[in-house]
Amino acid sequence: MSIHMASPILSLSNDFDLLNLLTSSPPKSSFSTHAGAGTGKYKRREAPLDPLLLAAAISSGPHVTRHHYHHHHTVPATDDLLPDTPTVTVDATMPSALASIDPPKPKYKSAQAPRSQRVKIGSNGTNENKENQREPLVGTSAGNLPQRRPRGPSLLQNSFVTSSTALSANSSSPPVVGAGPPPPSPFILSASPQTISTPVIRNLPPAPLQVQCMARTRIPTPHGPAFLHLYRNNKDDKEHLAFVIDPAQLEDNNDVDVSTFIRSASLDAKWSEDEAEIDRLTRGAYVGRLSPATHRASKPSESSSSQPSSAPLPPLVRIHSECFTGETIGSMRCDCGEQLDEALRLISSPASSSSPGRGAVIYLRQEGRGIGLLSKIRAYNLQDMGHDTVQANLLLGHGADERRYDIAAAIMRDLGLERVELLTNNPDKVKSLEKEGITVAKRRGMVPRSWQQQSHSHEHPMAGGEEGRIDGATLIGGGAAHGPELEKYLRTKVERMGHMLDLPPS
Ligand SMILES: Nc1nc2c(ncn2[C@@H]2O[C@H](COP(=O)(O)OP(=O)(O)OP(=O)(O)O)[C@@H](O)[C@H]2O)c(=O)[nH]1
Repeated sequence: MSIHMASPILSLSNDFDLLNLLTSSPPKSSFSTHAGAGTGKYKRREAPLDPLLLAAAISSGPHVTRHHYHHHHTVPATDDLLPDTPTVTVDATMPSALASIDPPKPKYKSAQAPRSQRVKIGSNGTNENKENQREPLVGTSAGNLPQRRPRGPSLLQNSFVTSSTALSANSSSPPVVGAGPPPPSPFILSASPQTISTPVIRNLPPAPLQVQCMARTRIPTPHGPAFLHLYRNNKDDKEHLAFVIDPAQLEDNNDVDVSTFIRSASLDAKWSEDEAEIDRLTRGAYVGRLSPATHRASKPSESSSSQPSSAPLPPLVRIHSECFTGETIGSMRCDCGEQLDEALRLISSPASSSSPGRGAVIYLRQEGRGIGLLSKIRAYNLQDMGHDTVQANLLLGHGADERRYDIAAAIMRDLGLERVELLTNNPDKVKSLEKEGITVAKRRGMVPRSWQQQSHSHEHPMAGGEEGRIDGATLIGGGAAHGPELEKYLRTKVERMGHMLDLPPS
C-alpha cells in the first residue's frame, strides 16, 4: 500500500511502514512530534498532528478520531448482524466514485421463521400464529370474506383489506378503504384453519382494477366552476384526479335533466348502513351547491351509470398527465401547463347558446410520461446535451412513453363518461381508451398556442403586451409557452411519437 499526501508530507511506502507507525515511535518526518515524547513502545500521542491518528484516518476514513479508531469499521460478520440490519440499495445511476466505495453487501439473515412454520396448524386444529388468527389474508375473488372489515365504500372492500387498514366494524373513523397499497401478492389462505388440517395456498389472478372516488369539492377556476374529484385505486398508490365541469349541477333549476349530470357513482354510493349525513356532505356526496343555508346529501340513485344517449353532445374530455415543471413553475420546455389551461377553457366554453360547456379533465399522476420526476429531470440534462425527448428516455433505460390509461378509463366509467369527445393529439390515448371499452365518438386536436399565433402573425406570442396575449392564458404555465426547446419538444411529438398535429410551415 502506498499513501501519499501533499502536505504535510507523509509517505508510507508499504504496510510495514504503517505497522511501524501504529506500534512504535513516530517516523522521522517533515512535521515535528512532541519533543517530550516518551521512549517506550507506546509513545504519548500529543503531537500537534498526531501521526497515529493520521494513519488511522488515512486507512479508515476521515470520520476516525483518536477515541474510536480501534473500533471495527469493516462490514461485520454475518452472525453479528441484527435481524433488522437495513440493506443499502445502490442506485445504478449513482456516481461511480460513490458506488465503488460501497462496502460489499452483508449476507442478510432473517430472524423470522420460514413461512411454512409460521402458518403451521397446531395439534388442536387452530393456527398457532396469533396474527393470522386476528386478520386473515384477504384477496379479491377468494370467496372467503374477511371476518373484520373497515367501514367505507363497498367497491374496494375486498381488495384493500390489509392488516394495517382493517378497523373494527363498529369504528366511526372515516373510511380507510384504499388507504394503503393493495397486498403485494395475490396469495390467499384459501380456507379457515378451523375446518381443514393443512393450509392450501392458491395463486389467484390479479385483482380486477377498481377505483373509488374518495372526495369531491367545488373549485372556482378562472374558467368557471369545476368539481375536483380525488380517486384511489387498487393498482397504484397515486391519487388521480378528475376535474368535472358541469355548471348545470350548481343551478337551482327543476327543469334541468339530472340524468345528464356528470357524477361519481362510487362517491354517491352508500358507504355504510349507518352513514351520517354530515359524513356524506363532507366527502362531497351532495347535490346542488353547498352553502351555510343549503346542503342536501345525494342518494346513490342520483348518479347514473352512464351518460344517457339523449344527451345532446358527448361531453368533452381530456386525459392529462401530470407535469410539475410545465404546470407549476411554468417551464417552457413543454406545453403541458398551457394544455391544461386550454383544456379547462375549451371544456368550460358553451357548446351552444343554450348548453353550457360540460366535460372533464382526468388528471393522471403519470409524471414525465410515466417515468417520474427524477428521471424526467435527468432526461432534461440529456436533452441539453442534444438528445430529443424520446432518445433521452431510452438512454435512461425507460420506454419512450410508459403511461397506461386503464385507470383513466375506470374513472371515466365511474363518472358515466363512456361516450366522449376526446381532446388530444395523441393516438395512443384514443386506442387505449377504446380498448378499455370507452367510445371516442370524436377527437378534437389541441394546437399549441404558439403555433396558432404563428399562423396569424410573425410576432412572438407574448410580445405586444395584452394584444399579444392569447385568450384563455390564465394559469401558471398557462401563458403561451414558446421558445426553441418547446419547438423541439413539439416537433419530436409529431415526428417521432405520431401525434396528430400539423407542423407549422416555419
Ligand atoms: N419524459 C419526458 N416527459 C415529459 C417531457 N416533457 C413533458 N413530459 C411529460 O409528458 C406528459 C405530457 O402528457 P400529456 O399532457 O398527456 O400530453 P400528450 O401525451 O402529449 O398528449 P396530448 O397532449 O393529449 O396530445 C406529462 O407527463 C409530462 O410530465 C420530457 O421532456 N420528457
